[in-house]
Amino acid sequence: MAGSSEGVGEKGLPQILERRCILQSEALYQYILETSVYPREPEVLKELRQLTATDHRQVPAIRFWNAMATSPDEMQFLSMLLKLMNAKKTLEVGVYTGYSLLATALSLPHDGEIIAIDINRKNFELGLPFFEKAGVAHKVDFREGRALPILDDLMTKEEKYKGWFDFVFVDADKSNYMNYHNRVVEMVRVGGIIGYDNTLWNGSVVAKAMAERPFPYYIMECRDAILEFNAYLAADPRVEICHVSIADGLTLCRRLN
Ligand SMILES: C[S@@+](CC[C@H](N)C(=O)[O-])C[C@H]1O[C@@H](n2cnc3c(N)ncnc32)[C@H](O)[C@@H]1O
Repeated sequence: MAGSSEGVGEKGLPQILERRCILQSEALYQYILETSVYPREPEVLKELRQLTATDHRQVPAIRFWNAMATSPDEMQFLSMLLKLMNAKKTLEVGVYTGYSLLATALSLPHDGEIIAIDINRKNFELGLPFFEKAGVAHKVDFREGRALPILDDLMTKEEKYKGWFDFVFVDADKSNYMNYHNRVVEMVRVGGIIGYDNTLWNGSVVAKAMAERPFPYYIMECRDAILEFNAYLAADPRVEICHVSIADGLTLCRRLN
């Protein structure tokens, strides 16, 4: 697929797919991963990545695709950010098998709390043994279902969640990013951070004409939503933003008031 590198060639791991922005050369991306990311990646995260790279399509209703998981370099960056912030309470929208969730859980203190939302519990359950092995499963409150109604419930029925989270990570359906933003911006505390993954969307954000768009349909399908979302964030007075060109693009929003 566009924006992925196949066969990173890391010793002891199968050939994998990682998601990176097409603007970054494959050689440079591999250099970063092999030199600075993999040697420091906790063993349990490596194991979860290995599981996710395995083709489990014979299992009904579960399709595995490692490019879905958040990139290891991005999670290395976010893990450091979480520790710098002394984050304790986080929210994640889009769990899959839990690579970003496990990296987050490992970065929070023992009494850290994460509400994690995904439409698919089966994928989360495949990754769950790695949370148990790492002794961090108790931090995760998994909620299965479509994220929008769950967020609405958290905002209304469970009012305590207004301004409650230190950090929110959004990595689910891109066409809803704007809807997610207008909810989670109320749920993160003032000074807290929201991270939106894939905001460079495989580099498609800079493909101007159809002729310059050698992207598969699932990329093109959400390209306009990502463009609209990026422009919206750039003008949103509620947050300070930082668009980081790591992996497939990560936009950090710090709530201002
Ligand atoms: C890119 S994957 C998340 C990857 C994850 N952050 C990781 O590091 O492995 C996107 C996830 O969003 C979930 N998802 C898609 N639409 C959703 C929705 N409307 N509500 C909740 N989850 C959704 C999918 O089931 C999928 O697991």
